[in-house]
Amino acid sequence: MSINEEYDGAHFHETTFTDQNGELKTTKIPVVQELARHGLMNHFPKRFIALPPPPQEHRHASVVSNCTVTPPVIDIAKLQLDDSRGSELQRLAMAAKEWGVFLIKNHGVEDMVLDDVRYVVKGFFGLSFEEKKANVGSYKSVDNMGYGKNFVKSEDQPLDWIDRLTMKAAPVDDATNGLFVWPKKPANFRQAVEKYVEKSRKVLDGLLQDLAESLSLDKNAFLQQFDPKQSEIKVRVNYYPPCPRPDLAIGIMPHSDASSLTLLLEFGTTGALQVYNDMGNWVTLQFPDDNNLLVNIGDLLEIMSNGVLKSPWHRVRTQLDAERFSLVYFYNPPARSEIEPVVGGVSMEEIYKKVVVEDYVSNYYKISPTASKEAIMYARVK
Ligand SMILES: O=C(O)CCC(=O)C(=O)O
Ligand SMILES: [Fe+2]
Repeated sequence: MSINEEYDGAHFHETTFTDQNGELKTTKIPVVQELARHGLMNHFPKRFIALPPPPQEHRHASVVSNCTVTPPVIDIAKLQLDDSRGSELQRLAMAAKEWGVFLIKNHGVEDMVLDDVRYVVKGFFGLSFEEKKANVGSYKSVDNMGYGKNFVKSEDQPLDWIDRLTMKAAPVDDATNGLFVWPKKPANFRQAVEKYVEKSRKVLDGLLQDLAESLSLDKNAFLQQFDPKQSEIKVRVNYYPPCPRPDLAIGIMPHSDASSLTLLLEFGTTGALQVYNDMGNWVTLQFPDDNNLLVNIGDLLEIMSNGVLKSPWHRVRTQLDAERFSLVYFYNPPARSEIEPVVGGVSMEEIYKKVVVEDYVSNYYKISPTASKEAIMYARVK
């Protein structure tokens, strides 16, 4: 079979989308994990061939290098000690403003909590496709929830080399309660992920205060827009099987996150997540320690900070002989709340306007994927 012939796999995810003419369409997406099992070196399915164009504003960037770096590492323990807090806050401000992404260490989420999460996630992806389907339900009417969905908007767009599982972890009293999509196997999946969410949420709340302080704002400028009960947390597990053609396929196409903050735990291997820098280069991020967590600024925090913090444009590359997992956690203010850009500190001119969180997020999902950071224009002051 040549590279242009379609591999006729037997396992598919089904997804429904509204096409450009407003028509509801259903398409079948091959399950990447199953494709990878077939070793597709000589007949790589053409739906996974991605040639992502560079973002609009960097159209003219000529040389795209591929350098690997460790992003800034912020020591949460240092932020808690009087004599080191000041200098660590400065490092935090630099990391958040210039990178939009940084690692945290000494964050207080115990190794055992992280190990349990890794164990249940691997357990879930270790099930057969039939078992996975059988023990995860789906929100039929809610986009991007459940097992296996992607940002699919047409039948001819390049597909990401990924299988994913997305659940809602908060608010817990939400009518759907995440129950239909929390896998029932491994038995303690939900418990392990909820424990991680509970522990790391405290870290994110602290970071929201630290970030505000590091920008010379009132320490609660960001955190006060959240709510202990109604804030939204979406947890997404990404599985990237080894890919026979990393030169042709992409793990996740370029995007920024719609969230306020995103927290990422990666495992399996490192060196796949890439961010787009000011020079027009994709830079690959390496984690020096498995138990470091990565924080990235999302669009909503860019809006809340009135553009002082920037949500990074990022993507995931595929790897030839390594599988990789990430557990990503999107932290947002309550869905129906209106977030307000903070004007003051270093930003005096109004760049963004107030937006309702769920309006922002639904517009983001409606227009994504985009070739450049377009969704945030929704909140720009004209
Ligand atoms: O897997 C990763 O490293 C990144 C995942 C990601 O960007 C996302 O799920 O939005
Ligand atoms: Fe992302």
